Amino acid sequence: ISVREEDEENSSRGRDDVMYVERCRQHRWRCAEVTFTCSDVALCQRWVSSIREQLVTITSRPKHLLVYINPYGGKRQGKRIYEQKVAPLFAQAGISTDVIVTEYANHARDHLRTEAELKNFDGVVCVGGDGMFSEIIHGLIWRTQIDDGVDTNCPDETLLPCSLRIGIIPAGSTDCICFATVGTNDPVTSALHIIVGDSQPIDVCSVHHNNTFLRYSVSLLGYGFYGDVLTDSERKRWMGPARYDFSGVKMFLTHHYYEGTVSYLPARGIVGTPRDATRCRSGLAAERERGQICLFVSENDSEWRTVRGKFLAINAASMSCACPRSPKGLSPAAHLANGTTDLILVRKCSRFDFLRHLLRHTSKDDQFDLTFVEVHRVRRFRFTPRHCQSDSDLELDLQESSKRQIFSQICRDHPACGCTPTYSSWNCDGEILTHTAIDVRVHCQLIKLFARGIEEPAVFEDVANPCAI
Ligand SMILES: CCCCCCCCCCCCC/C=C/[C@@H](O)[C@H](COP(=O)(O)O)NC(C)=O
Ligand SMILES: Nc1ncnc2c1ncn2[C@@H]1O[C@H](COP(=O)(O)OP(=O)(O)O)[C@@H](O)[C@H]1O
Ligand SMILES: [Ca+2]
Repeated sequence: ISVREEDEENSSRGRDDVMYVERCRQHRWRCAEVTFTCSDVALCQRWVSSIREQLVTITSRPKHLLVYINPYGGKRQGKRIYEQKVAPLFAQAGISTDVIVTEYANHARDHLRTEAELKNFDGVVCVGGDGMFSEIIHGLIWRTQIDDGVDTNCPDETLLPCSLRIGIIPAGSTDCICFATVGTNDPVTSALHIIVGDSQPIDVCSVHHNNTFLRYSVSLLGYGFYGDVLTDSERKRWMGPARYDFSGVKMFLTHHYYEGTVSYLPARGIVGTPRDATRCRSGLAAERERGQICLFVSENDSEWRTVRGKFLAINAASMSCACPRSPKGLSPAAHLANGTTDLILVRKCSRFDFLRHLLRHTSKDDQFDLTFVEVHRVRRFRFTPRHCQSDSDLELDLQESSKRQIFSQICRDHPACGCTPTYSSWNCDGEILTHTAIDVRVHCQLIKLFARGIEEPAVFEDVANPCAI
């Protein structure tokens, strides 16, 4: 991390402290220190300057960072976490920072979009939860495309990757994006990954409705159960992170299902399947795998597949979505940067069966090994909810969905027609989407994080002296 020369008063001995990263249990990193002393002061100074010279040559390390703090997310501790745990480490590593504490929702997004002098920085740091991270990527992606004249309303446009890396200091409620890319939700570990200049590319889904851009997503796009949990929990923000448990139990008991049509383009190439036992892990194998992806040939309409039915949940997991509540995640074998998302369809079933599925998010059992659950690795998908129209009208495709929106509005206004249109909402990385009919496309490795993916336990579990935490 850094080296510091210590003055030993009244002593002819030289002394310097070297700060370094020590791996601890459960993917946590800590800053450790070792002191070198030497009777030859000049030699000691040479050690210091030599270590400094070596540190300077590591060009992947950031020197200037733009930091956004959400003081409102999670337990409202974002500012304290940054000031007490992260800022001192950045200072020690010689990193300069511009810090912005947001004053309202979308402050960070709009600042990145229009004001920030991005050329002055080597990276952006996000202190907050998944919602705050979402603001950062929306600002950065938008800025990158606008600088290049890309039409973001067109779902088929190839988006330009963002050059600035993003670091996440977890200070939200679920912090799934941090957990699934670092392996733990710990501010110090995240700060150290930033300091050593790690880099992890991440796929980003674009979400459109009728050729209009809605949002980007990197973790979960969930309709039905997770959409309803989010909508219900936003009204209970005063509870803090516990609101998700409360709404989770409530929505489980409510047991709403939703009718609709899902169509998808299956992934091709060397991308594995959602049910293989592989995990997205950092290291050589992962590097090799990264080289082989994103080589998909152009889409062929005949490959689209369609599934129609009644669903308790439709989840697209672009990464594992692991978090402390679900340490393996919604799709344990999902990859961070292979240009695909894992589409999980949970059909209408009994409460008991749905509970079995949900509980498998928290256990070792295969959550997809149930008759009412199917999972597909896809590069694109669409969803259209069923509205109160005759069955033949259900064949409508996306182009006609605006017409259907009008029909559904009529039905909502006139419940006497006998139908009970039930819509859920999409949970898009923890933010609620306003449209139900959506067109989702995965953009391979559009952004980069200051992270390295999850390391294999073998790398550090045999460390002789795991630090006490
Ligand atoms: C009735 C028993 C239920 C047990 C199910 C346990 C599974 C929990 C799986 C959590 C899913 C994680 C997906 C992450 C989503 C986040 O982006 C989002 C927002 O995170 P944020 O609050 O902004 O950090 N959080 C939620 C709960 O929707
Ligand atoms: N200063 C602020 N005041 C109010 N809301 C904010 C502020 N800054 C960001 N937000 C919004 O707060 C919401 C929740 O933030 P997030 O970081 O996701 O925390 P949590 O994990 O608790 O949901 C996001 O929608 C984000 O856009
Ligand atoms: Ca949130």
